[in-house]
Amino acid sequence: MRTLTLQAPAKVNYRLDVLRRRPDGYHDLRMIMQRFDLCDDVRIALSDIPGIRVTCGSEGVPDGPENIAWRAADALLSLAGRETGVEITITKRIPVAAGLGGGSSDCATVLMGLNQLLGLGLSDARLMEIGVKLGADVPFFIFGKTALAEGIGEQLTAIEQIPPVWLAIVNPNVPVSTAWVYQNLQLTNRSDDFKMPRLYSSIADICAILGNDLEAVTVKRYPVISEIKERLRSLGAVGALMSGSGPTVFGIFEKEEEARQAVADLARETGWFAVAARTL
Ligand SMILES: C[C@](O)(CO)[C@H](O)COP(=O)(O)OP(=O)(O)OC[C@H]1O[C@@H](n2ccc(N)nc2=O)[C@H](O)[C@@H]1O
Ligand SMILES: Nc1ncnc2c1ncn2[C@@H]1O[C@H](COP(=O)(O)OP(=O)(O)OP(=O)(O)O)[C@@H](O)[C@H]1O
Repeated sequence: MRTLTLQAPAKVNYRLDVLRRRPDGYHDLRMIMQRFDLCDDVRIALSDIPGIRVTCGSEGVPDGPENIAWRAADALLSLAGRETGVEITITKRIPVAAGLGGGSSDCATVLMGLNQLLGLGLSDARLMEIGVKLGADVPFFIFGKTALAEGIGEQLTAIEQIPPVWLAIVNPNVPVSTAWVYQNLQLTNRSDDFKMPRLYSSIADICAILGNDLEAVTVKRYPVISEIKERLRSLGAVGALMSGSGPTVFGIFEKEEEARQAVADLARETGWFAVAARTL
């Protein structure tokens, strides 16, 4: 049995502008997306027994065809016209329905891993085309670099220069539905021609662009998000923002010790999920 075990990282959105609602119900966006080293483990094994089996065993994550990793395997096998058996085992570390792209990253990892295991030779561009049909964040995880993401998130431009930072990742243990957040968004007029910077020389340059149009929607329902931001700042974060559709908040720290101390203090005092992480 041929197997591959890969790490599927999480992401934060340093910036998320919603430009307009599209006729298909999706939204055109302008985002700066950054991966960091909190990862799920994804084990993919080829088997002689036909069918796709996904085992996760994590609360709130389905095991069968509802799992986005199952749909990734199904899409690739159908395209390749193969009936090989595939066993996928996911060890979740990324909080679920959290705004950190965990499911999308698992999905991207299965597309890339199966492409390799089956020797299909599909390009990243082709995998991204398949991926965007499964989830708008999936192409970013195949792209594999800090990116300016436009369209619904699938038009990606590499940000070649950006300093690594320490993050404190804090989740108040409430799941938030991405669809619900977009549905409840009051659109404001955002200029199309604003050019997001492509070069970031310092942490101050990153902090200068922090912003998320979805934050107000999720904060209204979960005011605890504002409390987390305030606490992170008082613990030394130079910037703090909700990621994606939330409710996870990330704080940006200049020093590793400060990030680790902040998460230790918050976890002890609140019972929230809190980890220190390094951007990739
Ligand atoms: C919030 C973000 O995570 C930011 O990176 C993404 O925009 C969401 O990406 P995702 O979870 O991969 O999104 P999908 O699974 O494709 O869609 C979930 C829900 O969000 C809405 N959605 C998503 C992306 C987008 N550009 N516009 C949308 O309106 C869709 O209508 C859908 O109801
Ligand atoms: N492999 C998976 N990992 C996590 N959630 C999954 C997975 N497969 C399906 N799901 C379902 O997807 C939903 C949320 O997925 P996910 O955790 O990726 O959301 P998210 O962190 O808000 O992502 P995003 O930032 O892309 O919106 C949950 O309802 C969950 O049951």
